[in-house]
Amino acid sequence: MARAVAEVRRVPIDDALLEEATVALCVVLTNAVEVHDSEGRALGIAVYDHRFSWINHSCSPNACFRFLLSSQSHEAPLRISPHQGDFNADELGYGPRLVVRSIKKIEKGEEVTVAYTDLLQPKTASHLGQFVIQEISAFSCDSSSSCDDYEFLKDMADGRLTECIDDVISDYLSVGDPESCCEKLEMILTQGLNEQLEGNVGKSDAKFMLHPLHHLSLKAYTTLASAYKVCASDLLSVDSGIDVNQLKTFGISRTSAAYSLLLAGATHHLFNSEPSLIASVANFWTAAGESLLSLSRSSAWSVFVNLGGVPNLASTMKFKWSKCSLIDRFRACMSSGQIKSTDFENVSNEFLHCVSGITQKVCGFLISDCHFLRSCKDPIDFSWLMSTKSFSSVVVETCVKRTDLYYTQGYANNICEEETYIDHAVAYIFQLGIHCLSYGGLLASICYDLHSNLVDDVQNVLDRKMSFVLNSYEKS
Ligand SMILES: C[S@@+](CC[C@H](N)C(=O)[O-])C[C@H]1O[C@@H](n2cnc3c(N)ncnc32)[C@H](O)[C@@H]1O
Repeated sequence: MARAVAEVRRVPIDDALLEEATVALCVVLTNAVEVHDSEGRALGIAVYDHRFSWINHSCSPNACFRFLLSSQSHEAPLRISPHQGDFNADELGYGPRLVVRSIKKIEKGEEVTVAYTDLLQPKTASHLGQFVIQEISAFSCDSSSSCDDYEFLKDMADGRLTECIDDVISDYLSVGDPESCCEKLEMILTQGLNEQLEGNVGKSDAKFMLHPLHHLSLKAYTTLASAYKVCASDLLSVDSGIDVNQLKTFGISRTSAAYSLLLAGATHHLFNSEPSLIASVANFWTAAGESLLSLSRSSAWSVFVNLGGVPNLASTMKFKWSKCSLIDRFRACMSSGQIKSTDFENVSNEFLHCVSGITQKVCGFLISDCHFLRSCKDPIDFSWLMSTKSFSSVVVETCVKRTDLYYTQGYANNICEEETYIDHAVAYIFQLGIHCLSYGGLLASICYDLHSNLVDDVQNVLDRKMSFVLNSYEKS
């Protein structure tokens, strides 16, 4: 290959040079790593010295890595740099530094491993927990089908569902119609595979549904959260002055926030069995927090009660914000960037307990516009999946509470009472957002270290939000 490249480029090449080029090519083929910026965009490939390039892959790694792009190296194009002993590419100005962080306790002498691929993808995720990410539920499985045939049909259904979801997503990315994308994905999530499959023993009536924690479901939630967000901003840009449009935009934004929360909750459930999902979970909790906080700031709240002013978040905070000590603990850990594994387990359990409580109060309100979300009993606590053999049997009424009736139907009635409900909903959504964001920040500080953009961003938002809450306390 090295000779072919030299010939194409018409570079004279002798044996010594050829050998050097061959070694370089082999090193690139075996040891190159794709470089990403903090938003996950691929920038190119690089080869680091043996301290990184000898690290093997594991589907359940004990370390993760990320790239530190200084502003200087961000602007400089990536280029081939000569290997000069123990060099640090960033110091030479040739590209990003690489940081490897442990994400599990590593015993002395134990091999350090990282994941080369996205752990939420099916090929690497088969080891995940009790509710395997590859599980597909069959509704009325044809009793005449043999076990082998059932497995065969399930694989076929998996393939077809993968194709369908990938087609919808690539259509959305090329044509850019978020509304149709949401409609199609939700149809797949609620109705599963709507076609007859042919097995070894003839046609089957088995109906295949995606398990809510299947990797394709997670992919669908990710796309739905972002496509609904795009729908909302498209609608707002048309005419944000009209109340009807504001309400519609608000409805779409809360569905987007609910999908972000479901994505974080679902991935967290898998994270409980596989700690190496920490980086994905950090990003998902942070995104859910941002989405909820932006919902709590929406100007459309005022339209609900037609009072001409935004709900009084500051005064409701006084009784709703029972100064959760968890947030302070998260922030302390985030500033030190270190936490013992037992402490981590404790704060994680407390976090789940706390957000489950808040979610219960506001979940009905968040999911009321979306049929699929209403069929998921709880976006945070997936224990309902354990007690339900097939999630299809879950009744779709779920946690739709009194508040939904007000919000979705007669919001013109009973203004006084409603005003209080709305004040409460804003406060709960705000609290939920703060919890998700700070926990996401804590996870990011563990896997990305203190000085990552994500941790900085979370800390900046929290500083602003917390000073707002404290000011509200003082004023009220
Ligand atoms: C970045 S290198 C890792 C170090 C490499 N094992 C060595 O001795 O130089 C990547 C290559 O190592 C091998 N490798 C790393 N992890 C592996 C794994 N879990 N199973 C099989 N091969 C692996 C693959 O050949 C891969 O292309």
